Amino acid sequence: MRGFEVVTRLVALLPIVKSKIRLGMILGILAGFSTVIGLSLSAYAVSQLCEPITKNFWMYLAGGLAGLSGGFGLRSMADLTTHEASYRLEVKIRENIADRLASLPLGDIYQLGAGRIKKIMHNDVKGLHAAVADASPFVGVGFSQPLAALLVLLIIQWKMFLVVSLMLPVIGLCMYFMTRDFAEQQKRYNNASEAVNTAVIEFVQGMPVIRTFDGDRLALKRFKGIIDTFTRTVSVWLAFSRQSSKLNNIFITPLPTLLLISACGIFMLQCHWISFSNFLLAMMIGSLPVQAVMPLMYLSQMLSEAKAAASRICELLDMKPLPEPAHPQIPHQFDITFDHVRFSYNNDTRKPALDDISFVVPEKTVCALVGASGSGKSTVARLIPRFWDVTNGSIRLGNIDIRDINSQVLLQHIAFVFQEPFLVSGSVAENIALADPNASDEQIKKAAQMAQAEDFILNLEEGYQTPVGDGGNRLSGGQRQRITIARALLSKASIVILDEPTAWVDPESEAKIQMALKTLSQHKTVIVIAHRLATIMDADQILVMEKGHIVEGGRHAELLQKQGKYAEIWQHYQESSHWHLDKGKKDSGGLS
Ligand SMILES: Nc1ncnc2c1ncn2[C@@H]1O[C@H](COP(=O)(O)OP(=O)(O)OP(=O)(O)O)[C@@H](O)[C@H]1O
Repeated sequence: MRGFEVVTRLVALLPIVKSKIRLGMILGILAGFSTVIGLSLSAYAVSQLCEPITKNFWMYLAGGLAGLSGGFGLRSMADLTTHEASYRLEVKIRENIADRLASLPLGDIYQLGAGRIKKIMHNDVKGLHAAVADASPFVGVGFSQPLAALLVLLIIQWKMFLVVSLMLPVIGLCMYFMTRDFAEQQKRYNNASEAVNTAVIEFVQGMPVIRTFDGDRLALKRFKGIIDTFTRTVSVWLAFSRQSSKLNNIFITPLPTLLLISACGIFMLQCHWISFSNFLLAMMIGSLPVQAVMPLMYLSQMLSEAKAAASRICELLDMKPLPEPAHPQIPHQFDITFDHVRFSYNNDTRKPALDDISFVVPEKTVCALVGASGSGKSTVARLIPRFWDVTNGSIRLGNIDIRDINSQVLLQHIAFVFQEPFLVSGSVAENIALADPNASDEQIKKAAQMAQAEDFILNLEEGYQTPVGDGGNRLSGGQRQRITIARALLSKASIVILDEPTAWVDPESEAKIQMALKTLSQHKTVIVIAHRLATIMDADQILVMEKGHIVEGGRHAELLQKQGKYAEIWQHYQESSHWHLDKGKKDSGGLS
């Protein structure tokens, strides 16, 4: 993990925050000194009570009260200053993260995952709050107050200073034992708690699958195993904390110091080595160094958590944005050319996901990508909107290399329909209009008709104004998919990429989606990935992929005639689509 410079780097994002933190620290330190002076003068005021009240008493009392209220006021001001700075910084960091996310390759965002991005944006930014907002009061109580107490004792009564100093090595030793394994224990706890979080999400999300298939309860055992590890880690930490709290209860409380001061102080009083007022003074401020230990421990814990959070934020901010062209060009033609494209994930050139891929998709035609799982179909599709840049070769729109097109402009020309349709919680109309917020009701309706979606939309209780629910959960998979196709039709994009749009839908929806795709191809250049080959039989071009290569290309009939890889896949597809569970054998009928 990087050091504290990651925190200072984030603080430097907003210069005013740096000066406010500095001001907060100064106020915190002054608060510490003011409190000690107030306590010292109060001790003198109290000692005067044993004698007839003189002018001195009122002076000490006024000074004491002024010091104590000054300490309180300064601490409050320090708090206010640093909290305000902290909230400003949180906003600034979130803005920077949002800007960075907007400029990152889509593939990197996709790989980071929503959960991790949310954690950084929300929890880690909040985690920094401790370092910025809460550190300065702790610095006051943890450093300046004990330092001021020791200084006052040294100046006014060095014998009592020596007595209080006897406790310092004991405090040092206790702090050493209490913090010795803390970082390690906390790391173990964090790892175990992260594993539990992931396991809970996996377990809950996969509940239907687990209940259906997990007869041996392996998933449950695995889940319980992770919970057990977490419980063990917590027990070890608790045992560790118990030892620390024993030490804490014995030494890191004011009582032992006060006992020592009173024993030595009474002895010195009897020997007339110190005055009663100085004895009281030592009783009042002598235990402040020991009282500083707990705030210091909290401070160190807050700072180490803030360091870890800042590290994760900086890692995200340091991710390389998608390179933008120095002289961007505007595409006017929308045929897509892959020219000897090679691509490796994570720069792992030993295992390219795509190797020497070349093909052309003429404008307003449909190109289907088929092939076994892992053959590279999605990678081809994702390179077109620049989820990542190719490792070698080039991809062109018309004659323009896509790296020479501004990434925002490129994305305006491409509509992506994913396997998992993405809907926002709003109405059906709002979801279609995501592609063009200025679209009229007529345009939205036309897009829905072309996407074969209007029938079911009009059957919903509020028609186009029906809320789709969280993530579209009030609609079926096929309905959601048709809304995303309507969105693609409404968009001004000239290219539409569909990644298995019929993967999860019923036969009726599949037929409707097929018709929608036909309409789509009359208006746009379409690339479609399909496992259900019936949906792409009419494609202008079918490319067959295998292990990152294109092994065949042509129309459905041509490829069948070749009796090659496509014919083989087609054969498997036909066999599987005629398999009847109730008979347990293949049906001899035609295509379903
Ligand atoms: N984000 C990623 N990081 C690393 N490797 C990846 C990533 N995505 C895919 N791959 C690898 O790249 C290869 C091609 O994967 P791709 O997803 O393009 O195949 P596919 O033909 O679309 O598969 P499927 O039909 O199962 O979706 C595979 O070997 C896969 O393991």
